[in-house]
Amino acid sequence: MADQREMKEKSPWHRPLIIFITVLIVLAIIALVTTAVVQNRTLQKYKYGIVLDAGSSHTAVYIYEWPAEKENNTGMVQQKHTCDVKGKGISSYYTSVEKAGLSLRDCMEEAKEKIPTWRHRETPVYLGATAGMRLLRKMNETLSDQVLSSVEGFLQVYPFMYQGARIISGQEEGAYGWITVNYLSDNFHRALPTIGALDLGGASTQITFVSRREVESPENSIHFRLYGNDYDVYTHSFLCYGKDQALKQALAQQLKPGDTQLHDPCFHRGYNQTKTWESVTGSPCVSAQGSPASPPHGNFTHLGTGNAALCRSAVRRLFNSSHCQWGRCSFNGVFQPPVEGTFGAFSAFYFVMNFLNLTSATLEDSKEKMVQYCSRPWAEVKLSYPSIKEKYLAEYCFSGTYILTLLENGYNFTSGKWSDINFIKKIGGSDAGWTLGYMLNLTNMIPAEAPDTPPLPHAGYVTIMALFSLLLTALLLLACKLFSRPACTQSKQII
Ligand SMILES: Nc1ncnc2c1ncn2[C@@H]1O[C@H](COP(=O)(O)OP(=O)(O)O)[C@@H](O)[C@H]1O
Ligand SMILES: [Ca+2]
Repeated sequence: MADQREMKEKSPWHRPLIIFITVLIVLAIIALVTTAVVQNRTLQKYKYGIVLDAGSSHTAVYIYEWPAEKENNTGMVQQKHTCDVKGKGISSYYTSVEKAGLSLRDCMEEAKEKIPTWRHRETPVYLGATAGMRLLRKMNETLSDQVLSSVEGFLQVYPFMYQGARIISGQEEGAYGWITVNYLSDNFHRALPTIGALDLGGASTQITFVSRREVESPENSIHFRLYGNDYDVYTHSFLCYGKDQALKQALAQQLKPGDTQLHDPCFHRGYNQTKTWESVTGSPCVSAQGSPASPPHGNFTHLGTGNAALCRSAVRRLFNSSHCQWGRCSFNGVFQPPVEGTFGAFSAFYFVMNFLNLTSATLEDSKEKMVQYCSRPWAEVKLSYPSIKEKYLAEYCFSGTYILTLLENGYNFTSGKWSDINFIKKIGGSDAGWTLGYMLNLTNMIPAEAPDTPPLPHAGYVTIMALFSLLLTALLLLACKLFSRPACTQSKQII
């Protein structure tokens, strides 16, 4: 006993050594945790992508961002910013094509400010043009090529990674919209049932959903393999059935040759506008359907009568159900299986139904509300909504009636299925639309097979490693204290 005390007193280095080792261990642990945290933080740097949606009525620039190291994880890409290009869609510049590119300047300058300069060179830019350009190409391919060259020349000057400007097909537009809404809802990654996509534009409209039934017409069928799951998707895009072109069709159908006045039930009583014949018959959607033998120039007076029932009858005539070579059709002889599952209805479906307060109404209530809304005098409507663009305001009676008819009589959403339609603008901060799906596809950000993911998230992994290091150290110290003392004592005794 006395020997041992003597030994302790005789080895003054014993305590400092333990203190030294303990300090070293603590420093090592701090270094370990700091490295892990710093490593994690640098990985949080974002990457960016730009998609220009060159629609028939206007162009919008979308900027997306995602954490650089999580490129192939689902749900990681988010909308950072959008910019609405001033003026009309690019197809309207066919008379002065050089202005099409220039129109994009303000929004592209904004993109330069929003994206960190050091990322510019690696940021892809895509421009996709939809139905307005499809129609221009139909009328005059040279002009549509010139408009595309104009926007291409303009975008190439920017410091971003230019990836092309093209007219996307109706199938692509439908399919990418479907990918967007399901990606944002995280349905692919979690192998959940998918939601269908309904997109209403100015010049075309798309319906896309997974059907358990066979898709009889090959042009309406797309197959995807995403995250290890197979999806057989039905899609169709109706050119000329966007709400602006549908309105032109409806006007053309009501105009008789030589008419100077049109009494229109789809516009409010008191509405009175002089319009050119050309604004109606100049559209390929009208000429293709056999335009009225009209004076090619000249005007007519568009007068509203505000009658929802008559408006509905006029709109119904736009949907032809007389022929179908398939098991079942939506309209105009286009194959469509019965609608299945829930749907997200976005773009103009949302704008119009949201304005009319019909996003959560039943089909019957919606029809009833349209009767009341269309019967309101134009002067009163204008007074009630002074801040809304007059063109939109004048057309909501027609647009609402058109949407109800398209969904009920066109696609066959019955009263019972009406609640399966969700009118949406955004999902988790990102707009529903084809642009996100387009970028995800072109950058290969949705893999066909589910990537092998580590069982723990990175932060969990770091925490567990740090905790176990601490535990291990504590155990080592304890073991040293318990078992190494006699050995130490013995060795001292030998000396
Ligand atoms: N606030 C709004 N109210 C009503 N309609 C709107 C509103 N904002 C946009 N729209 C309409 O949405 C449609 C968008 O179509 P767009 O994407 O330009 O055409 P497409 O997809 O056929 O190429 C246009 O008809 C436009 O007028
Ligand atoms: Ca669109």
